[in-house]
Amino acid sequence: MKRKLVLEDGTVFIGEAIGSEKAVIGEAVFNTGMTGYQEIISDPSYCGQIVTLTYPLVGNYGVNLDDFETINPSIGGLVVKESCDYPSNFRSVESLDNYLKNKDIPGIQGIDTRKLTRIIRQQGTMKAMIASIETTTEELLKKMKMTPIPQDQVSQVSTIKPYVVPGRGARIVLIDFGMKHGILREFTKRSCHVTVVPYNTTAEEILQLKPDGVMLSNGPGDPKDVPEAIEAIRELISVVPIFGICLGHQLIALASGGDTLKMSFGHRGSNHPVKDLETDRVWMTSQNHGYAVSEESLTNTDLVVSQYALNDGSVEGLKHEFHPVFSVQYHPESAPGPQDSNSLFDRFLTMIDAHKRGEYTCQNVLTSTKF
Ligand SMILES: NC(=O)CC[C@H](N)C(=O)O
Repeated sequence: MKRKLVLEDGTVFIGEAIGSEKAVIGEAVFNTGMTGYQEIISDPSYCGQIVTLTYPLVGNYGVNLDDFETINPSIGGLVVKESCDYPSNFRSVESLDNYLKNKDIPGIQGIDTRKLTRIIRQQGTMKAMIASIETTTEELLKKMKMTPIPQDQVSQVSTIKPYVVPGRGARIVLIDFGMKHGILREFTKRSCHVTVVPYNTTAEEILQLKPDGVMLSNGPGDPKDVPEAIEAIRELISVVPIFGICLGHQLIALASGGDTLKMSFGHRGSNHPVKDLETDRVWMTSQNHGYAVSEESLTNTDLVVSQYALNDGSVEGLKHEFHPVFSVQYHPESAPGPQDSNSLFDRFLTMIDAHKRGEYTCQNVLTSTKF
């Protein structure tokens, strides 16, 4: 069955249908990873977005039971060059097309994803629609114009109730803004006692759980759309050790008086080089973000930039000057992607330990420079 992808600027791509038959409007973004489509499709940070995978063959190792980042994916739609109908892998339980159909996610294949990516890179991310070929482009453009990008994505993907994953180690409260399960896996691997709480849990409710540390997860949308979380983080910063990933990192900046801005086409892929100024090392990182912390906005805050993206010099890591609080814009849980930065979870637990013993001293020894 033929289907089309229409961009806000009027560009039309005709392709073949995959997945669900429903039409969808969302922000068109691209991910350059060569593998990891299952983790990408199930990453809640993509909530409502139409994701193009630049690698030309997708679905060749099928969909397995282990690699989901959440059980109910919230991605808007999927665009690929070629979707493989006959996957081959010992872990595979179904094809990509089947999975998309079961989860009611529409997709399109057989279009020039390289051309699409070039358009997004040149003009920035924009709205797009995947729809039936029967509907006229004029009609779809009108519909797109009238449909705003929702601002409540975090509440759509966060847990509704708190839940506990017991352990004997450090007590972590994990605020779920659309958490990738990889983050939870990293803490359970380290025997932590994790309480996952909804995005709008207050600082007081969090402190009642007597956390040794608070983890701020990744999540979809604009960080400014979750003011209740910014408020809670502001209250927690001087009280308890905090580690933020992606949306969590942006929220720490906003809670500290800094600012965030929308990037032109963002960073989405599995090989983004980041320089860590503390160790003077370059890490390859897994990324998925459309917003970034503004470096200039940090001047009058207690935050310092600890890491930079080497491709465009944007802020990738922050450290608090006085409190045990730090964050990264990328994904150290690396699902999918390289594991160079996985030790950040250990760094957090070491920080928690020192704080517990009353021995935490600020270690902002940034030995290196930006480039
Ligand atoms: N992965 C994330 O947490 C993404 C954060 C935010 N939604 C952004 O796009 O920048």
